[in-house]
Amino acid sequence: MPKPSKIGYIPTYPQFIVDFGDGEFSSCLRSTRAFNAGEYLVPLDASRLTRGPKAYTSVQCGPGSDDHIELNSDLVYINHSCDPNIAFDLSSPNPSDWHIRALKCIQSGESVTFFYPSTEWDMDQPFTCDCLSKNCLGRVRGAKYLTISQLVKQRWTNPYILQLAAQRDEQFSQRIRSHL
Ligand SMILES: C[S@@+](CC[C@H](N)C(=O)[O-])C[C@H]1O[C@@H](n2cnc3c(N)ncnc32)[C@H](O)[C@@H]1O
Repeated sequence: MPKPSKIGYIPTYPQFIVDFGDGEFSSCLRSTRAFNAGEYLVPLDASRLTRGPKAYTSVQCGPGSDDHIELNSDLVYINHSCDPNIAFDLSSPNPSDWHIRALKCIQSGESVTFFYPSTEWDMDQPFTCDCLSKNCLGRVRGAKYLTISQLVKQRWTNPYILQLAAQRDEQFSQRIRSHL
């Protein structure tokens, strides 16, 4: 399913609305109600999800190169922030437990954002972040290009991403040791 478009738009979920921008990639998803920190916003309705190749619209759901899903809903309009207000929690081995959770209080009308490297190892379409947060990364390319300390500083990073970062660092250490 392509991204929902402005023409004939019908929201997928009552708790969100797409704010369509004029330019390419300038849209965002806004909350239509307030949420408390820790509250579940929406389950990732496993019946909507489809497996597919890595794309700027896909979300990584595991450590493998084939572990990418399309959301097939308004959720595709969720932008990245280096100081995000939601988490995509795909940590359960059971996809029906995957969900979106508030990381802090969210006001009605606020744009919902997650930290893309919390799900993405090596992104299909890197970009320069415009979140303007104090700790903005600048270029967003995926967790592969971040240190473990940058990842654990976030309120949420999926365990398969931390596992990939740990493996990367271990391989690097082994290479160094082999030269000693
Ligand atoms: C899945 S789309 C998110 C929705 C997108 N804004 C749109 O209008 O289609 C991901 C793309 O949105 C843009 N994007 C998301 N978060 C951004 C951010 N913090 N700064 C700049 N561009 C961002 C990038 O072009 C990125 O590849």
